[in-house]
Amino acid sequence: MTREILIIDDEADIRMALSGILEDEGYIVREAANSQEALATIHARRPSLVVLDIWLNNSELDGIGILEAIKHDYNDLPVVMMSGHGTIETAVSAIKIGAFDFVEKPFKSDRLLLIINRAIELSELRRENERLKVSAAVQSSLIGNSAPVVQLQQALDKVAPTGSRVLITGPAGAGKEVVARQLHQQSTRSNGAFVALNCATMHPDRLESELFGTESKDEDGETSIRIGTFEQAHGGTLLLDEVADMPLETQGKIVRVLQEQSFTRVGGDVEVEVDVRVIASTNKDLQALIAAGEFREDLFYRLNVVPLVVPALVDRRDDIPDLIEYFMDLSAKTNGIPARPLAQDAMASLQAYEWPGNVRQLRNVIDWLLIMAPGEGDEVISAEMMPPDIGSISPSVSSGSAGQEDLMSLSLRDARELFEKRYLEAQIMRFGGNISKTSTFIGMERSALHRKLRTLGISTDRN
Ligand SMILES: Nc1ncnc2c1ncn2[C@@H]1O[C@H](COP(=O)(O)OP(=O)(O)OP(=O)(O)O)[C@@H](O)[C@H]1O
Repeated sequence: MTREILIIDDEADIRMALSGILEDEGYIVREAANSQEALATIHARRPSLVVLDIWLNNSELDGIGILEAIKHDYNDLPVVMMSGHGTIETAVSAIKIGAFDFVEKPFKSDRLLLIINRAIELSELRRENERLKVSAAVQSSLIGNSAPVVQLQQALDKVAPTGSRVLITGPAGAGKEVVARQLHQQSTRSNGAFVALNCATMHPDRLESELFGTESKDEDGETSIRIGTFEQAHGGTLLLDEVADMPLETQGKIVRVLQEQSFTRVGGDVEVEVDVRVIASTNKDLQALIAAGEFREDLFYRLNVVPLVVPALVDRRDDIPDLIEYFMDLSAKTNGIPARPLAQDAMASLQAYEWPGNVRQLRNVIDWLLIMAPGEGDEVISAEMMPPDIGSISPSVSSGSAGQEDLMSLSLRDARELFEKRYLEAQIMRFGGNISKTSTFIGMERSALHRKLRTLGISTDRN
């Protein structure tokens, strides 16, 4: 990642000398001679560090004033102060306001470089630490070895380092955000931030200020700035989650940002340049929305440079045991209780279930089982303990009274009837008593299922 340093000094000679030293170190250098230029450059460029002279001629604000403005709007931006006539008091007050360090002119370039490198390293470590705290709660590697997941991982490995835009599609809860995070982590931007914005949960009126930030002036004419997700993701990756829910007008603005890599904050007029990899995700059919006039075609083609499809959990049932093990350990650690093993029949029910809410639902069910299933310690969880909407799909095992031995002692007709009874009872329980869902799943007309239930004497009243 290239780092930019802004030198603020009214003496052109000093700026030039310093620029040379810093450029030799591999930094990109920008210069400002007064507070107006300095603050405009900071707003537009978001440098990694500022070197700031305390005494400035022809400047609205002196160095301390600029330092205060920087700490107000960009608290984590490190500032190294310099002065030709430094006094202990000014140095102390600069440090109190939040300057990283203070050097006196004339300075030795080695010492200044040491301070600058240390300041940048420390601020990057701090940011990394914040990011790790945030992402610790979120899984960022794909669990599963099924063919669809292996294929997805291979595509991901190829596209991640390219920096190309990616459109991730797949049903809700299937793991689109996990894929986006992994794209970021496997990219050359992994030291930068990963920022996700859910376009569906955000009120349309607030979406643009969230994306682009805001700029407003108070009564004294002081500008106050709130940066948006594009700026937060500068040098990193921005995930536009549920992008289909973005209003058309905002879509137009995103097209422009993708073209120019710059924008203005809401209420502002400074053009802010950013270097952001944009990834989008949706569970909707964007082509259909384009046909309906609800999604801009030009945005679709800009986002859909590389499409990645995350499969539904039912299309990769083989991964369910691995996911269960992973979520069981995670939930046990989070809740501070021992993980519990699953009996074979419990595993079979979970593997046979339809998972309309995909991996997210599976994760919730494992949390629920660990906390709510009867029994204690590391006692085995059996199929009867499943939540009602999942139920047992293995009636011969779970019902006990209709085990294989029982069936073997019956005539074919009675065995079939007993099996049908247990099977239907278990399926109805699995779908929470919902006859329509049960009939769809077992492939039987609703009216025929009702007749069958009457014949078998099965009550659908769950109370
Ligand atoms: N392959 C996976 N490995 C580990 N955890 C996963 C995997 N896929 C999904 N998860 C977990 O499942 C949950 C849902 O995943 P995620 O938020 O990525 O889904 P999504 O497709 O983005 O959902 P939505 O469309 O609702 O935004 C998260 O808790 C995530 O950690």
